[in-house]
Amino acid sequence: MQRFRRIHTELPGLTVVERMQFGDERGFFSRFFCQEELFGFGSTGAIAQINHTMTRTKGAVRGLHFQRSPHEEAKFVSCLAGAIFDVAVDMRPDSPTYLRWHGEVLSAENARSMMIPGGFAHGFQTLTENCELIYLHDKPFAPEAEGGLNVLDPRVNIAWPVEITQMSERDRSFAFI
Ligand SMILES: Cc1cn([C@H]2C[C@H](O)[C@@H](COP(=O)(O)OP(=O)(O)O[C@H]3O[C@H](C)C(=O)[C@H](O)[C@H]3O)O2)c(=O)[nH]c1=O
Repeated sequence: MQRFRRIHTELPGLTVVERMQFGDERGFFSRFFCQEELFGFGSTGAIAQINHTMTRTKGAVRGLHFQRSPHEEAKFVSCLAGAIFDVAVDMRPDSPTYLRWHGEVLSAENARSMMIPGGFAHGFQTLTENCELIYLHDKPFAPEAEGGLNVLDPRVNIAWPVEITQMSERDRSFAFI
């Protein structure tokens, strides 16, 4: 029985995963994550921490964040309430798609997650109010290794879908490449 549908993207290693829902008159059952089944999808399978964020305002942007080597982390990002435009930027200097970005709508309705390998910066914009995200990280948080990419960096040129209404001062302060 297929529990996940793997959707390749144009960035090597970056995968969208659709979580299949098995419905009945009560609602549905869905496997949220599976080390065995997702290992081949770019996940190391390890879960070092699980984070939960709530973003109340539509148009808010969080990111773009990454952890530097040797703390680069894979993230399995899901939106369980509302809808977001999720973005991953290839930060691997030797990659043929270095600084290219991929955007994907993740929502409670479409049951899609983004499997983001280490070496990518991650951020998102809310498309509705009250968006809740769950992140599975395969490495522990390493604040000393945290890096950031400015969401408006012209070198990356991300097409954010709606007007940006809210950002943290920290995110605003990231230098352009
Ligand atoms: C990432 C992280 C943060 N924190 C602490 C550090 C700060 O005191 C506080 C908020 O962190 P931050 O401002 O980085 O939260 P966001 O701006 O929502 O960033 C997150 O959203 C973007 C889109 C991401 O991809 C990152 O995974 C994550 O950093 O939580 C922790 O204690 N553990 C953690 O793993």
